[in-house]
Amino acid sequence: MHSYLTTLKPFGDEEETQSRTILWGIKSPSTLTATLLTTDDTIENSSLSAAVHSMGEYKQSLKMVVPLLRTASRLTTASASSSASFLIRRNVSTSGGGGNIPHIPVIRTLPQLRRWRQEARERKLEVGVVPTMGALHEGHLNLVRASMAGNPLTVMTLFVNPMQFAPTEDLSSYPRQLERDLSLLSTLLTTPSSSSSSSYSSPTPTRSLRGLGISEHESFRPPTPVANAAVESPLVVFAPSPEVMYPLKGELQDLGRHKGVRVDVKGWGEVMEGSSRPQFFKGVATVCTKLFNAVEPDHAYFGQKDIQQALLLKILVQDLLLSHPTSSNLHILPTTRASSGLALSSRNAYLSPPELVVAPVLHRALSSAVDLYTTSASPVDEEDGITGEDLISIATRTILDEQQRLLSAPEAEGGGVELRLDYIEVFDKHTFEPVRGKVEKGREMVIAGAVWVGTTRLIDNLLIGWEVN
Ligand SMILES: Nc1ncnc2c1ncn2[C@@H]1O[C@H](COP(=O)(O)OP(=O)(O)OP(=O)(O)O)[C@@H](O)[C@H]1O
Ligand SMILES: CC(C)(CO)[C@@H](O)C(=O)[O-]
Ligand code: BAL
Repeated sequence: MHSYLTTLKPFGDEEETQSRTILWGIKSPSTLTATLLTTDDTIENSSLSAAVHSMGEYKQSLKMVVPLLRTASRLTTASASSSASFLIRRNVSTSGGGGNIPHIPVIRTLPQLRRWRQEARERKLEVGVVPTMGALHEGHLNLVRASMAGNPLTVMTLFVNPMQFAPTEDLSSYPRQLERDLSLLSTLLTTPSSSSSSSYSSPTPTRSLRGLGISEHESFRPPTPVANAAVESPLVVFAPSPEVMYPLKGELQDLGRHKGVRVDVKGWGEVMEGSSRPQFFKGVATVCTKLFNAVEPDHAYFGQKDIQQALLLKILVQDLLLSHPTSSNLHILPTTRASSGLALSSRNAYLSPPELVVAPVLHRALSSAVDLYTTSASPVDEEDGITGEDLISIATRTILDEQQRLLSAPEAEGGGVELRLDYIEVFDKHTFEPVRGKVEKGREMVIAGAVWVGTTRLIDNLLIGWEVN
């Protein structure tokens, strides 16, 4: 199988993309699949497939790319924060029309997962876990890449956890797109420029892909019954139902009525994100403890974008004496951003084009604080040193200035968008205590914030005095 991921920014014109794909030529019956992805998930996935048997048909089939290109150029003109990727796959068939697309085994139940884990253990294969709620983007893929680089086996967990959503929050509208997620993940099983097939081949025969149609390759299989052949795949997905994760069933969102076990990291879980979303870390800590117990990962991978979550989980595994993973095997990977600075996030999909223009302000605000810290890092004397309050103040000013600008901006530049600050805080990496007064040299801190852009709540952070590994 051949898989190509081309990032075009600004998006290339149709001619350029067509000629590039035509150059690959065609030697045997193939299936061409074109998928438009965006770095910040501002549009729904678009994917089309065509079976091709000759060079003529191959060129013809490239026409299907045109509507996707139009969407892409509309999108990139509408929003400076978006860059588009175009994934074109040519699956060469060995038996006339079908393709050997590497696919991701999907594990649904605990017994399946336990069997898979046991086999990994017997084969002495280390396991990395990447917990997510799906609606994947490059930030998630980077976590998977890190796990795959460090472990022969990776489990991406994909579960929209009801317990971390308050009853007033967006549980029902949270994007759920398993087929698209699996399709994206399958690109990680291929070598972009390799002319040979993937190092991993599907353990089950794939169905033929027929004709033009939406993503036939994505919906072509039911979730794989986990033959332990799944251990042959370096990447599997664990996508449990709420009943698997919460076997006592009952109330999961209204915590006043919830019965059963809950994990609560008091103190660390009650400030900043925990103060704005009092239920959030109770749900995260509970579900992650369950996921760690279920997968028993040697290593776990989380994103810096949710820095308080990642640091709190390190504390959780230490305090609960967990061994899989240990605190030092819980890795935090840097935030993946759009070119505008906006942190990639599944919830960016909620943003309208004008809101997408405004959203990068949070990163600009936090950057202004880090710039202030950096430029005043070597004060002539202690009196010149900056304070935690200075950092918060300059970041807050950036948000307030943006609010002012929006009052008279045209719609294309964000006019009409409601921007509201939730909080900006500078806190100690270890204690989560707010940093106030003079900032001591060498102190490891985080400046983090949350804003509402319309009805979407966005978070971001930057590190001061330390880096994630
Ligand atoms: N831009 C990013 N860069 C690096 N890691 C990220 C990024 N976005 C999310 N992650 C990480 O991916 C993991 C799963 O996150 P999740 O599925 O909630 O996605 P999300 O984009 O953060 O969604 P949401 O918009 O709901 O916050 C978490 O560890 C999270 O920190
Ligand atoms: C860690 C997590 C998967 C728990 O549901 C979620 O909070 C997330 O995606 O960041
Ligand atoms: N990325 C954190 C998941 C949440 O906001 O619910």
